[in-house]
Amino acid sequence: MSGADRPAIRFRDVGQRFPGADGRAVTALDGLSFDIGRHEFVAVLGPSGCGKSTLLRLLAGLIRPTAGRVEIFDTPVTEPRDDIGIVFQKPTLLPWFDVLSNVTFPMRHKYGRVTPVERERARELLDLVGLADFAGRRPDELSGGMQQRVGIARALLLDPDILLMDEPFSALDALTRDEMSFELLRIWADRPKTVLFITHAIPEALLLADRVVVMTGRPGRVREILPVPLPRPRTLATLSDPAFHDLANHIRGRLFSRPVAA
Ligand SMILES: Nc1ncnc2c1ncn2[C@@H]1O[C@H](COP(=O)(O)OP(=O)(O)OP(=O)(O)O)[C@@H](O)[C@H]1O
Repeated sequence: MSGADRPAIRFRDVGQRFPGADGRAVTALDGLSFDIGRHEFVAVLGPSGCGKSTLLRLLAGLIRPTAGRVEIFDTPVTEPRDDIGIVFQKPTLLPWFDVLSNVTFPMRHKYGRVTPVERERARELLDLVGLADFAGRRPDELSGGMQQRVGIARALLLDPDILLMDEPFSALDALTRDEMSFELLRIWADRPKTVLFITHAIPEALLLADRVVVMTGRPGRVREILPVPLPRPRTLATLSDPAFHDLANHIRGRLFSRPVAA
């Protein structure tokens, strides 16, 4: 592999054990290996408790693996990095700041101030996520979907190469969730990023991703890595593509360990 196409993210034989409350260790991840290419969109699907969030925290440098290696551009992850943006399930906006100040918050937090150039950049990002007219509003004046858009703009502020998304749309109603998926695809086409997207939803994973990593139950291991050969740009028509349904059924079969009555 040449330098240009070396993976952006590399998990090699990663294991993660946590001390349990009763003194017995919990193995969250075991022998997990896969790579993510630069500007690739990878979704991770798996049953509850299989270690998806742990995977994301390892990449974010919030914890260190107890076995194996986690690397970004060939460098082991040892601490949080500026070239990673994170979007969580809840947007965690600061209620006393307006929308613009929430987007610039990473700068204020890191450097203690926000320059006019950065403020302008935040305005551009608000425009990108469709909130140009809401810069002066408080978070509680926004719908859930709008708040999550603010979270996405904030994650993009430092122009990270890598975007980590931990079930970012799961708290939204079904319609808003679909709308946000298409929004994310539009933003990703405009600002290509390497994306690791954690979800419980098979259709969401297939609509968004280049590849889907299907995990086993705890301890989390890679059950299968499935390429998603559906053409881009993905549209509403993608959802009714027979190939989309075949892929969804295939993943369902992988996730359900016991047969389900037809
Ligand atoms: N800091 C911790 N200390 C102890 N155990 C932990 C810790 N963090 C995670 N775990 C355990 O590791 C396992 C994996 O947790 P994790 O949150 O990564 O799973 P998940 O796949 O994201 O779950 P969900 O889909 O329900 O959000 C769980 O059994 C969890 O209880």
